[in-house]
Amino acid sequence: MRVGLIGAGTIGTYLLDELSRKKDQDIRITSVFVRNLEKYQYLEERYDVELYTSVDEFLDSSIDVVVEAANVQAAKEVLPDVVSEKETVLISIGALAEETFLNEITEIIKAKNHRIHLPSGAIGGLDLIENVTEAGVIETVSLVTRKPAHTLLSEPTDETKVVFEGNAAEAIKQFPKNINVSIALALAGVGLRQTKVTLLADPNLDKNIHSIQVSGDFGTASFEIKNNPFPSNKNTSYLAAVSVLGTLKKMTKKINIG
Ligand SMILES: NC(=O)C1=CN([C@@H]2O[C@H](COP(=O)(O)OP(=O)(O)OC[C@H]3O[C@@H](n4cnc5c(N)ncnc54)[C@H](O)[C@@H]3O)[C@@H](O)[C@H]2O)C=CC1
Ligand SMILES: O=C([O-])CC(=O)C(=O)O
Repeated sequence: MRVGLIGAGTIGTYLLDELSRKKDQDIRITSVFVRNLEKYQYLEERYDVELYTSVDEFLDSSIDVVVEAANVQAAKEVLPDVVSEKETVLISIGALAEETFLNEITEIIKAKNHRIHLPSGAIGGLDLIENVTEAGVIETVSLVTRKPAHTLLSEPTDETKVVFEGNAAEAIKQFPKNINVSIALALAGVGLRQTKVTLLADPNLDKNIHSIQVSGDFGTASFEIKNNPFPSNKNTSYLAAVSVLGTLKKMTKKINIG
C-alpha cells in the first residue's frame, strides 16, 4: 500500500521512521505534501519519498491512501479534494466537528465509494462505544482530560485549573490541538453536543490523561489512558502516532478485530 502523507511533524515523522525501517513492509510512504519545499527537502533522501507543494499533484502521484497528520484547519481545507480522490486516514479528527462540513464530506465519500478511517488516537474503547451506539443502548459519554499545565496555559500556575467545561463541539473550537479525542468519542457515540468534556491544566503532570465514562442500557464502561507525550511535542501523546500506524496496518489485514 502506497501512502501519501500530509504533515511531516511529530506524528508524520514517527510514521516515516516506522515505515521506512523495514524495507520489505507492504506499507510505504512514497509522497509527502508540505508547504515549504526547502525546509523538508531532507526527507527525500532520508526516507526515499517525493515532496509536493501542490495538492493536485500530490493526489495524482502514485498513492493508494492519504494520511492527514497536519492540523484541524489544514485538514478542513484539503479534505474535500483528498477524500474525493483517495481512501483517507484522518488524525486531526476535529476537522469533522461541524455538522454541515461533516455532511458535505459524507456526501463526497458516498458518491465516490471511498472511506475515511479515524484512528483511535490518544484513547481507546471506541469499538465498545460505537457498538452500543449502533445498538441504541447508550445514554451518556463523558471525557475528563488532564494535560501538563504549560501545554494549555500561557501563564504558569501552581494549582490545577479547569480550562474548559462543556460539550465536544465547543471544546475543539477552543482547543483544536488538544482535544481531537473528544470528536472521535462524539462521532462514535452520542454526538458533538451530548459528549461532555472537561479539560484540566495540571502543573504537576507529565502525562496526557484521558478518563472516559460511558453509560447506557448495556451497563457502564470506564477507560483511563495515561499517555506519555512525545518529548518533542508535549501536546501529542505517543499513542496517537501508534494508532495511525495501527489503522494503516488494519487496512491491509484480512482479519479485523473490534
Ligand atoms: N486524534 C487524536 O487523538 C490526536 C490528534 N492529534 C492531532 O494530529 C495532528 C498532528 O499532530 P502532530 O504531528 O503532533 O502535530 P505537529 O504540529 O507536530 O505537526 C504538524 C505538521 O503539519 C505541518 N502542516 C501544518 N499545516 C500544513 C498544511 N496545510 N499542509 C501540510 N503540512 C502542514 C506542520 O508544518 C507540521 O510539520 C494535529 O492536528 C493534532 O492536534 C494529536 C494527538 C492526538
Ligand atoms: O495526544 C493527546 O493526548 C490528545 C490530543 O492532543 C488531542 O486529542 O488532540
